[in-house]
Order: sequence, then C-alpha cells, then structure tokens
Amino acid sequence: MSSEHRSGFGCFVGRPNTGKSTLLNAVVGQKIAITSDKPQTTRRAIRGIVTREDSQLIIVDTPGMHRPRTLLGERLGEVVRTVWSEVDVIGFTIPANEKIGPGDRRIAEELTEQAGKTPVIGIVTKTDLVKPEQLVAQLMALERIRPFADIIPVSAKADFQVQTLLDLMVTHIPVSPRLYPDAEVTDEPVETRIAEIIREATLDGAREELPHSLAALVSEILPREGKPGMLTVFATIYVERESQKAIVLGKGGEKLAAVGRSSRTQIEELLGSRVYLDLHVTVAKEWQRDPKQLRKLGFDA
Ligand SMILES: Nc1nc2c(ncn2[C@@H]2O[C@H](COP(=O)(O)OP(=O)(O)OP(=O)(O)O)[C@@H](O)[C@H]2O)c(=O)[nH]1
Repeated sequence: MSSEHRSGFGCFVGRPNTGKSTLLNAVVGQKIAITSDKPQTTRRAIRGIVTREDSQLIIVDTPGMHRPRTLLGERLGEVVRTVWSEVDVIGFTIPANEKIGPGDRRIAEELTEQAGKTPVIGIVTKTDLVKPEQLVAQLMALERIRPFADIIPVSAKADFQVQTLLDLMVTHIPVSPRLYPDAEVTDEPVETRIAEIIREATLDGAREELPHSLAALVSEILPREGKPGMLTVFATIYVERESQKAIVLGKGGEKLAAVGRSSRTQIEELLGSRVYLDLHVTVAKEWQRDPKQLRKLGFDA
C-alpha cells in the first residue's frame, strides 16, 4: 500500500430514486443534498468533501437523469455530462430491489459514450430491502450491462459497506495534496442550502404533480431589526400555476406555515442562529422554459 496522500473528484450517477443523494449524505456524514420519496429532486451539482488522513474525496452530486422535455431538462443533461468529464471516478447506482430496466441501460450506454476513460464503479444500493439471493442475482445482472472497474453492494440506510465504497473510490483518485481545508463540508452557498431545505419541506407530503414545477429562492439574509442575535431569511417558493400555489399554501395557509416551521429548525441549525423565516409563494408561469427565470433560480450552467 502506498502511503501517499490522494485527492480527487467523484460522483454518483443513476436514474432518479436510486439512492444517490442518500449515499452522498452517508458518505459525507452531513446533510447537504436533499432527498425525497419523489424522483428528480436533486437539481444541481453539490460538492461534499470527505477528508481523511490519507485522502480527500470531493463528491459532486449529479441531478437525476431523465429525458429532456423542457429547457430545464436539457440543462440538467449538460451538467451531468460536464461532471462526468471532470471527475476521477464515477459510481453508477442501481437499486437492489428493482429490476434493471431501459432507463438504467440508457445511462450505462451514455456513460460509455460520454465518460471517456473515467473508471465506473457499479453500486447496488438499498441492499437492506432484499434477500441475499436477490442481491446476488442483481450483482450478476449488473455485471452484464457494461464493464465496471469494481462492483459493490451497499446500504446507506443500514450503513453497510459505505466506508468500503469510499476506500474503493479513493483507489481511483490521483496522488495529490489536499485541495480543500479540513473543515469545509460543502462549498455550496448557504442561500442555496437553505433554498434546498425549503424545497424539500414543501415537497414532503405534497401531491405527485408538484416536484417538477417547484423551485425555492433565498433572496436575502439580514440581521433582524430590534432582535439582536436573530436573522431574517427572505425566501420565495416558485410554482407554475395558481392551482399549485393553492396546494403549497394549504387550507388557510396551514401547509405553508408547517413548511416554515420545519424548515426553520433546520435553517437555525445550519446558520447557528435564531431565525425568522419570511416565506412567500409566487406563481412564475412556465419557469422551467424561461431562461431568465432559470438564471434567477440559479440554474445557469
Ligand atoms: N431502504 C433503503 N432506502 C433507501 C436507501 N437509500 C435511499 N433510499 C430511499 O430511496 C429514495 C430515493 O433516494 P434518493 O437518495 O433521494 O435518490 P436519488 O437517486 O438521489 O434520487 P434523485 O434525486 O431523484 O435523482 C428515498 O426515499 C430514500 O430514503 C437505502 O440504503 N435503503
């Protein structure tokens, strides 16, 4: 074993809902990316940094892959491809409890076309959901769809082999000194992380039609007037239609109030300060198709 220090970049790819965000959180050990029961909730590349004595692995969380339908969809595609060409190692996620399907195969093909020489580790996720014989069958099925540098089963929920996966990823990154100071966990701006907390809280228990047409934006964080030690966070939830606004608000604004309460606790933890959350819902018609709105919401590549 070499005692030289390694530093480099990695990412997880896989179709929506395969457990990429949960795995990232397990690996980094702090909640920095949003997870949700609904697909396609991760909309931007977020870097988590795992610093160990022997290595520093910077992980970029890639958005869910899906067929581009709107401008937003197309931009996600570009982001994903840029990520693939910049990283040293890619983890391709397949859940243990679902049959490998056309969506998985399409990503495997795109990896072959777009990822060049970047080594790909095949990761069977959510192993806690299946029996051993099902897991073995899935590992064998995965082996057949493309060549992998390694194949490994993991469960982020049961903390099974998460560290082993990290060790494996580190073997593929170059010998290099640390690229980031020890304390840094993510270099995402705090506004973005807060917006993601709000977005996640809004999606929690929301109806099926919401995930694709919801965005959150933090416009300002200011000291609260007359309340020393307290901050005001100004945030807006963007929806596409009046009907969606009604869903987000809930009866008499009840749902929005609950979203505010649950987000505030997390935001206070993140900022280390008491927070007043000034939260509004706005209809921005067809925001997914409007480049100006996309830029405003931080989707500019
Ligand atoms: N039982 C179990 N559930 C898991 C595990 N990992 C993730 N999940 C669940 O699977 C669902 C999807 O997980 P995510 O991490 O959001 O998946 P993703 O691939 O990042 O999804 P997108 O952001 O849509 O691309 C969530 O409900 C998770 O709680 C696991 O190891 N075990």
